[in-house]
Amino acid sequence: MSQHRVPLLRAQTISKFYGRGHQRRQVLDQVSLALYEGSCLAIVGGSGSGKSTLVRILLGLEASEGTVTYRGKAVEGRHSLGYQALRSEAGLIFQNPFTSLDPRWSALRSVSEPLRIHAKRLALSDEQIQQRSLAAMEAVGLDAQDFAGRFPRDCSGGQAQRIAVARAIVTRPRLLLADEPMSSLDVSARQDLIATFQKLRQDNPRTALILVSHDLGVVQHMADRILVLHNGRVQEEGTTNQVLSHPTSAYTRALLEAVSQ
Ligand SMILES: Nc1ncnc2c1ncn2[C@@H]1O[C@H](COP(=O)(O)OP(=O)(O)OP(=O)(O)O)[C@@H](O)[C@H]1O
Repeated sequence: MSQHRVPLLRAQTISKFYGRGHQRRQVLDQVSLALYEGSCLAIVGGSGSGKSTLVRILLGLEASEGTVTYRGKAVEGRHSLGYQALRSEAGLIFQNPFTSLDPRWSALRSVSEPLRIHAKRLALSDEQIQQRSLAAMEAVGLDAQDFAGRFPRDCSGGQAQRIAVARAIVTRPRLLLADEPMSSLDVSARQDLIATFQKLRQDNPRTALILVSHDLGVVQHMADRILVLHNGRVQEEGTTNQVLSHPTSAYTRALLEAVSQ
C-alpha cells in the first residue's frame, strides 16, 4: 500500500568513501532506504557501522555516491530544493542534550528559538510563539510553568532531552530525526523518553520519524521498520516484527542478544 506513494525521504544506493590512495576506505556500501509519512524507521548498528555518516548524508550535509530525495526533490547541496524543503521541515534531536542545548538559554528560549527564526514567514506574534513553545513542552511531558525558566544545568538528563525534543517538534515538523537520543540516559529516563516518543507519534500521526540507535531494545517499541547496518552494509531491512522474530543475519541475532532491558 505505502509502496505506491512517494516516500517522504528516500536514499538510493548510497556509497561513501573516506581518505585517498591506500588510505581510502569505504564506510557505506549501496545503502538504500525509504521513509513514508507517518512511519518510523529505525537505523540500527554497532559503533562504526556508518549510522552517523548515513544521517549526515540524508540531511544533505555530506556528499556521497547515490541519491537522496525529499518529497521527490533531490537533496544535493545547500541550494537544492530538496535540501531546503528538508531542512525547513525536519526537527533534529541529538545524543547529548547538554551539548545540543545552549547552557546559557532557559528552556523556553531554547524551545522557542526555531519559531523565532521563522516568525516572519509563519506570521507569529511573540504571544503565539510563547504559547506554542509552552504547548510543545507540555506535549513532551514537562510541566511548562515549572520548566520554562530552567537552564539545562537545572535539569536531569531525561528532562534536558525532553526540552531538546520540544525544540525539535515546536515547528510541527513533517520529519523528526533522532540520532541516539536515549544513549546518554539511564534506564528509567530512557523508558520515559520512549513513552514520550510513542505519545508524540499518536498525537502527530503524519510525522515521520527516523530513529538511530545501536540498541534494538530501544527501537523495538517504536519503529515500524528496522534497517540493520554493519560495516556500512545493510544486513537486513524489514518490519520490526520480521526483524525481531526472524532475523536473517548473524549480526542481527548478535544485536538481539545484546538488547538492553
Ligand atoms: N570524516 C571522516 N573521515 C574518515 N573516516 C570517517 C569520518 N567520519 C567517519 N569515519 C569513519 O567511518 C566509519 C563510520 O563512522 P560513523 O560515525 O558513521 O559510525 P556510527 O555507526 O555512527 O558509529 P558510532 O555509533 O560509534 O557513532 C567509522 O569507521 C569512522 O571512523
